[in-house]
This record gives sequence, C-alpha cells and structure tokens, in this order.
Amino acid sequence: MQPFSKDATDEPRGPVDASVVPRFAGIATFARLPRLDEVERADIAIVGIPFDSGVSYRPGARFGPAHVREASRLLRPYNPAQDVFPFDAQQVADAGDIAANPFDIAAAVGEIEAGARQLSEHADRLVAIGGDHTIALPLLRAAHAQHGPVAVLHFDAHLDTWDTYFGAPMTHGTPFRRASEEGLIDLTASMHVGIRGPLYSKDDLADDDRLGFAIVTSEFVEEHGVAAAVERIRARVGDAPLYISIDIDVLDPAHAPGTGTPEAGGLTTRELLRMLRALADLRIVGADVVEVAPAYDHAQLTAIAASHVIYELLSAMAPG
Ligand SMILES: N=C(N)NCCCC(=O)O
Ligand SMILES: [Zn+2]
Ligand SMILES: [Zn+2]
Repeated sequence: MQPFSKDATDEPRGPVDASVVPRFAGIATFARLPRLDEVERADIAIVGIPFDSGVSYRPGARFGPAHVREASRLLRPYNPAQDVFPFDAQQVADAGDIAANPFDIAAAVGEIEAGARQLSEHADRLVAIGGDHTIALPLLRAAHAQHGPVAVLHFDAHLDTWDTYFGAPMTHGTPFRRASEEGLIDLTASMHVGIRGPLYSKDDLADDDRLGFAIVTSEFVEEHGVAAAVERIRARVGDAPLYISIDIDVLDPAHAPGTGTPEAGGLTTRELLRMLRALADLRIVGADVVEVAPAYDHAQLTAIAASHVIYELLSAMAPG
C-alpha cells in the first residue's frame, strides 16, 4: 500500500509519494518516511522517546513524539533553503519509540541509553524526539560511548544545569550538569543559545560557566542578529563532534505555546531555522528536539515548528 520510491538496493527511501497517497492518509512515521525495520540500515534513525516523568511544571511531553510525527506529514522532499534533498542524500528511517518506565526515572534513563546504543547498531546517527529534557542525559551517554566527549550546542530558554529538584538528580532541569560531571561533554566547545528569563540565583550562571558552557542569550540575538549569533556558535564549537539539543521552549511562546515551562521573550521560528541552516558543515553526530507538550499546543503550532526544526537538522546532516 505504501508507494515509497525505491533506492538502488530496492529499499524504500524517502517519504511516501504524496501524489499517490494523500499526506493525511496512512499511519504517521516522521515525514512519512520508511520504518527502520523496512530498510537494511539507516544513515539517520529518527526515534521517539515518550518520557516526561522529569518535568518540574506542566506535564505532557510524553505525547510529543506522536504529535510531532502527525504534524510532519506536510514536509516535502526538497529543501530550497539548504539546496538539499535530505531524504535522497541519506537513508532516514523512523525507528518508532523507545519504551521508558514512567514511574522510575533512573530505570527510564537506563532504558533510553540502552535503546539508543542498540539503535546505533542499525543507524549511523540518531535524531530523537522527546519527551522532556531529561532524555538528553542518556542520549549523551550513548553519544559519548561512540565519540568520546562531544560539543553540546543547546538551544533552550533554560540552562538545565541545575543540581537537583526535590532531591532528584535526574530531571529536565539537570541533564547538562550531570553530563558535565560525568565527562560526557567537551568543556571548551559547549554552548547554550536562547537563554532568558528568571533564574533561582546569581550562582546559577557561575555554576553553569564552571560546568563548561558559554552562553548566547535571546537578548543577544535580538540586539546583534542571527549572523552574529552564528559566528559565536561556530567559533565555540569548531570542528568538535557536535551534539545538538533543542528544547522547543527556546522559541517564544507565541511561536511554540505547547511546552511545559514557557518563558516570554524567545526566538522566532525563523531565527532558529536560520541558525540551524548555518551549521550544515559542522560535524553533527546526533540531536534531540524535546519538550513539545501537545495539551498546551494550538493548531499544531509547536509541533509544526518542531517538525521543521528536525527537517533543517536532517538537511544540515546530509552529506555534500
Ligand atoms: N524545559 C526545561 N528543560 N527545563 C525547565 C527548567 C526547570 C525549572 O526551573 O523548572
Ligand atoms: Zn527549556
Ligand atoms: Zn530544556
């Protein structure tokens, strides 16, 4: 029933042909791509991680993967902004979801790391759809196992380098502190982009600096523009293996209302997409897009933004 186009080895490749099967028909994989079990192996596997037991405020990001897949039906094969066919240039397949224990965060984190490591045997790189930001820790553990310390380029309103919440060390506000403590990240090449809003204390910034992050604030982007922000990012990251973690709340709530801890004064979708396009020649080894919570979304705004963010990431990761 699925009229995929076939590649040279007769495998399905790229989205189902929208001129044969309307976009709104069929079960939603990301961008209507083949499933990982339909292909020999993938250059990139998209994987959902429906876990949100690490949230500090509004719950619901566990429903993010299904919501983003649903909104990704409208993506098309050619990306003129990067002059690339992201699904022709590489085999991209949807691996489904990693099942994670919703009642035991430590168990879930172990399951996510194990799931990511297992997937890495079938795909060169992973792009994960969250889920809350807790999932970045096990994903970084898996990336570190393959590449050693990675540069983390973290788009977010929040630092996510806090220590604990109610005594809990693994939450959506703490993944990058744990990752830094565990030696998973390159302390000379990591950076947050889009930071804004109230903190708990001035020490939060000093701690963050000590943990190895430079910062481009949302205000910096407004004052100096995307090109200046990109220049800072590129100077910081250099040619280190790069893991990109995108919390959708980096966008202004006007652009992405469907998220758990929204903060006023964020980036526009246009600004974020432009920044991602400017990273195409960097050594991207993996990525996640997290914190999409459909219960607070309207008209799929947040999920459409997330699906386009993933599309730009896939385009930036395409060879050539
Ligand atoms: N959305 C993420 N990742 N973090 C939210 C910040 C945690 C808090 O201060 O409540
Ligand atoms: Zn955030
Ligand atoms: Zn976050």
